[in-house]
Amino acid sequence: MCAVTLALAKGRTADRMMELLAKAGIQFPDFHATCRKLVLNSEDGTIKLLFVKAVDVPTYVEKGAADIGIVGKDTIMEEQPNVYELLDFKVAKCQIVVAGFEGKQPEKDKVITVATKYPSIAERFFVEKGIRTELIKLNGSIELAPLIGMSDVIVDIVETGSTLKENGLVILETIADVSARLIVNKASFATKTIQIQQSIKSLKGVLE
Ligand SMILES: Nc1ncnc2c1ncn2[C@@H]1O[C@H](COP(=O)(O)OP(=O)(O)OP(=O)(O)O)[C@@H](O)[C@H]1O
Ligand SMILES: O=P(O)(O)OC[C@H]1O[C@H](OP(=O)(O)OP(=O)(O)O)[C@H](O)[C@@H]1O
Repeated sequence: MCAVTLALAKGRTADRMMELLAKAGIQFPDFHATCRKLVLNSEDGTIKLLFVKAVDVPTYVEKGAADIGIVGKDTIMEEQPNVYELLDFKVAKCQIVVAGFEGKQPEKDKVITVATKYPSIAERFFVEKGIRTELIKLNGSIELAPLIGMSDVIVDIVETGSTLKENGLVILETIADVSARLIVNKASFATKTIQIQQSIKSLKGVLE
């Protein structure tokens, strides 16, 4: 039986998931802490793991380059891929929030500037609230934007809250809870049903 190809988001998601997979008995013999390999095969030959940048996981899965993927809910919400989302691993937990200066809540009567790595999530959130925005797409150090007057608020990830606190910012609103999720290519789900069901069954083992 051919292996199921799994695209795993590098970084925090992979750090948490590799521990979980090992605990569930899904072993990748070539994996080690400083591993730079981008393709790894599971010991039993059922899973071929691809390490890819988080933001690219939805593309790999939607296009069928990977049958399944593991990536944060934030990336799924931002990219909105046409895939099935079938499992919540409940790790790599954080929240997407609107943050800014205490008491400076976004108001309906003026255009607010929003700095974010997540322009699509931010746009949908503020449109629904009837608040007009100017979006500024940044790729990191998002908390800097309000500090230097580049934006009124930010839409970003909060985990421990340390980055906000150390920069004098607070959560103004919570948009969504985030954790690592399993996504599945729709065609693969139909054509490789047995292999994919088997992989999901072993992956479910990490939740128990
Ligand atoms: N404190 C956190 N900050 C950012 N992401 C977090 C945090 N905690 C959990 N996550 C999850 O981890 C994912 C990003 O992990 P990480 O920042 O290691 O990846 P990255 O490849 O460096 O991402 P990027 O290239 O966008 O910075 C997020 O998409 C989110 O689902
Ligand atoms: O609530 P905390 O535990 O402080 O975590 C949240 C911070 O972590 C992430 O940044 P990251 O470390 O990925 O760096 P970046 O700014 O370069 O994206 C995120 O964008 C916040 O800045």
